[in-house]
Amino acid sequence: MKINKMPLEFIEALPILETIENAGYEAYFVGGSVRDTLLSKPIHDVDIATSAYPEEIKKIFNRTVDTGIEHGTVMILDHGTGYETTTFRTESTYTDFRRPDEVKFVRSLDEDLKRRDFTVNALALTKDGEVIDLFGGVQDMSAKVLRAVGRPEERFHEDALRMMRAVRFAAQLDFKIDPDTQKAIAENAPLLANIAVERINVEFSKLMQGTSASYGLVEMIKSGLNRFMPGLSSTDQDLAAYAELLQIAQPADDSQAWSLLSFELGLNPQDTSKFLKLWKQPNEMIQTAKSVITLMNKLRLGDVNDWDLYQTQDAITTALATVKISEISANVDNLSMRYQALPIKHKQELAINGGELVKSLHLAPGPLFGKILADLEHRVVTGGLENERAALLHAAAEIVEKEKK
Ligand SMILES: Nc1ccn([C@@H]2O[C@H](COP(=O)(O)OP(=O)(O)OP(=O)(O)O)[C@@H](O)[C@H]2O)c(=O)n1
Ligand SMILES: [Mg+2]
Repeated sequence: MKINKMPLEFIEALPILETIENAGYEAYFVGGSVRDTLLSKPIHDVDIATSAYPEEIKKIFNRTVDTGIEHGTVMILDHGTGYETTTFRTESTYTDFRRPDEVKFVRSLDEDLKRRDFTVNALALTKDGEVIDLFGGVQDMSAKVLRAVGRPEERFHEDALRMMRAVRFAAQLDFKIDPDTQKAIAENAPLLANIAVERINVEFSKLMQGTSASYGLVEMIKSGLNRFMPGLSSTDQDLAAYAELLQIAQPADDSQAWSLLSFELGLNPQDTSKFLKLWKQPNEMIQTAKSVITLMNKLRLGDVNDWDLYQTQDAITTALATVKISEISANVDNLSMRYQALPIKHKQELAINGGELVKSLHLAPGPLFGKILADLEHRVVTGGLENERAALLHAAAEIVEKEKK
């Protein structure tokens, strides 16, 4: 099979393949970029596989970076782009289910493709656009089947993360998982316990945002993978409810995905924080999710007031987007308009600040300061007071008087 129209990303990288070949070695485009080209999807990183050893690559090209030399990966820098170039390799024994005990470089493309995870990921592309397909990847692609290369259990023993990759790719590509592959995932699910949570996180996040997220999630539950994922070991029912929602719409980013997951698990803001910490989520996302959950839990019980919307602060966009795809039947457009109409969005937008209290009311800084400003903030947001300097100073003076009594 031949590709008639090479994407620009490949055309730009052709000189690299040619240079390696002119030096007497083989070189191919491999991995996700070949798969995505055949699926007419945009490609991100162009990966190259070669028979040249890392030291040989470094002799051929002036500008290289050792990005993963122990795995045989060298990055070739060319016209501002970096190309990960990996020597053909076979991976011998795996005692820890995530890394080969040793990486063996080989000179044969076949050996290299044999140890890749799925047939659609085991395709290689020559500089002339010829597709090398040793395991029926092209056919699986047209049948929309995700199938492990060779014996599935061997692939999953080599790297247990591949089981998560299977449900992730199925969700992203709208593929069905082949029955033998499915069976091997169910049988080997406990191996996921050997995998770092950060790596599982990447796959799970992509799964939740896939066009077929619902299918991927159902497969994940059916095979029992979630039993070996932080905080999800006995949440099948909640996850199934989440999967049902995902049939209709999918989260557009990680914050939405994890906020909605936390909501479906019925977590309060504090438990959301604990849950997301287990998953090593960035602090910023944890703060956002807590605000989202606070608002959603209120909306679940009924309407929210302007103060609730205000308190959501910068998490409001994520919150409203998440509400929209949740089972909460709130009028999101209306909530959004109400938020937009708030007199202020942040404390800093109050027409006076602490300095002003010192200057105009001759107050000494102290605990009363915070109390005054918080009171003014609340009254401005809820519409009881205009955000205007004189009005605020007047109200502040009243509070001071009241405190004196
Ligand atoms: N656990 C893994 C990870 C990767 N690969 C191989 O390495 C290639 C590149 O890996 P990666 O970039 O992680 O995945 P992609 O298939 O490129 O998918 P994505 O579009 O998400 O990058 C894969 O296509 C596959 O051939 C593998 O066999 N086993
Ligand atoms: Mg990739």
